[in-house]
Amino acid sequence: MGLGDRNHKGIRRFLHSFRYASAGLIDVIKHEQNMRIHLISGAVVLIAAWALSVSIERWLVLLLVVGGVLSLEVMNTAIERTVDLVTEEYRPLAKRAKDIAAASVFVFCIFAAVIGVMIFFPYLLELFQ
Ligand SMILES: Nc1ncnc2c1ncn2[C@@H]1O[C@H](COP(=O)(O)OP(=O)(O)OP(=O)(O)O)[C@@H](O)[C@H]1O
Repeated sequence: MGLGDRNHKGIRRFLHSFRYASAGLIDVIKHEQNMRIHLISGAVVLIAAWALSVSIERWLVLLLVVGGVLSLEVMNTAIERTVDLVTEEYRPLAKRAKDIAAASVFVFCIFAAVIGVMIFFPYLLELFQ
């Protein structure tokens, strides 16, 4: 919430939260190359799912995984900017905080890639047989 919005309640407060969250999302897309790479990869995965007519259960897993990667990248960026706010100097703790935040995206991406292979492999096998 903006500092002036803390006393607002109900639907107005909710709409303001939505506006600030959208501004945060646009900020990350504009300034973070990794976010744009994740967005394009996610779009490719979902287009492939549509083209191969994957089952509804697989759609659900794919949507969860793509959403998870994007959300973690947004959180990673928030941690990076918070660290930048605390210090602009080289600090070992700042390095650890940023590296660990980046690791959260990395770990999720590894599992996302494994899930992607498990979901698409049978469809691709069928396609090329
Ligand atoms: N203040 C700092 N002190 C020490 N190391 C830092 C500091 N700021 C950044 N680093 C190191 O540089 C790396 C990149 O940091 P940076 O803030 O440039 O993130 P980024 O390149 O924007 O990351 P991403 O590509 O995930 O958006 C960090 O992971 C960390 O290892």
